[in-house]
Amino acid sequence: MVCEEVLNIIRERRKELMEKERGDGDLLSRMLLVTDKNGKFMNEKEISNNIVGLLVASYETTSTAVTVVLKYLAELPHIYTQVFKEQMEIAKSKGPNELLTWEDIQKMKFSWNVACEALRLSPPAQGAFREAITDFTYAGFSIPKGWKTFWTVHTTHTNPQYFPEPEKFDPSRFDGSGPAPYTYVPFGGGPRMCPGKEYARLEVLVFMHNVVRNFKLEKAIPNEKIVFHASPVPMKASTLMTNKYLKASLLDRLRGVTSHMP
Ligand code: HEM
Repeated sequence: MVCEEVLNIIRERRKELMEKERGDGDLLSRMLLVTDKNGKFMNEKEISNNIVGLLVASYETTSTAVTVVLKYLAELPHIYTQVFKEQMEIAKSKGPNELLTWEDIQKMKFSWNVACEALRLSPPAQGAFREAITDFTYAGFSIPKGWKTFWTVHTTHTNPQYFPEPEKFDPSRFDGSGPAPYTYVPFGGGPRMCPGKEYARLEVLVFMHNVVRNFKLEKAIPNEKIVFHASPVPMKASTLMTNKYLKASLLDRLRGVTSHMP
């Protein structure tokens, strides 16, 4: 159904481009107009696969990221207070309806450390496949050239050699230059590293800014377990329904009433 809908959008856009009703300023238009070195265009199916791939890669990962950030903010009031302080300093420097700027985002250092620590302990993506390009031995196992291997995020993030007391929530791990290369990999690493990382950072920080400025957080289900359905999700709620997870838990700062996420 999604693929069918995407194909309809692609056909519509192709028509608009041919009739010059639209510029080539967005990704879909670029995909329709770009050619390979032999001048061949991508067909509809290839474009549709790319768009669906992008939706899958970007949607639930980011929604999980904001869910786990909120979980830790609700569980750790001392962390919430520091994030609140940082975000209020930024908010106070702005006019009533003035939007956040790129410079404001760069000031959100502690908030991003908190998000990074949340992504360390509850990474939205569990890993990815790589093909061995040479024979090698790892931890006593011989891996022949050509084998597919799966690198895992969570075990990498809880290696005590790089993250002392790995279960402790400690945003200061990301101070200065942060963890050693390839020890912290929520967005992967190397040439296939997540291309949406900076966009995701922006989304998470803008979300944190708007939530902590307006609401205090309380968990609706205090001991709710996190289960892994590809991404970590609160057992009785869903990453796609953050409002349910936080039901009755956002205490409106200004009016002092309990509220729901929009
Ligand atoms: C917190 C949010 C996100 C997390 C944790 C995340 C994580 C990841 C990880 C672990 C990979 C595999 C990287 C590797 O193999 O080394 C990946 C790939 C990818 N991500 Fe993300 N991602 C996030 C958000 C996004 C967003 C917002 C977009 C697009 C706007 C996106 C687009 C992609 C794409 C297209 C790939 C495949 C790249 C390739 O194979 O060359 N991701 N992501």
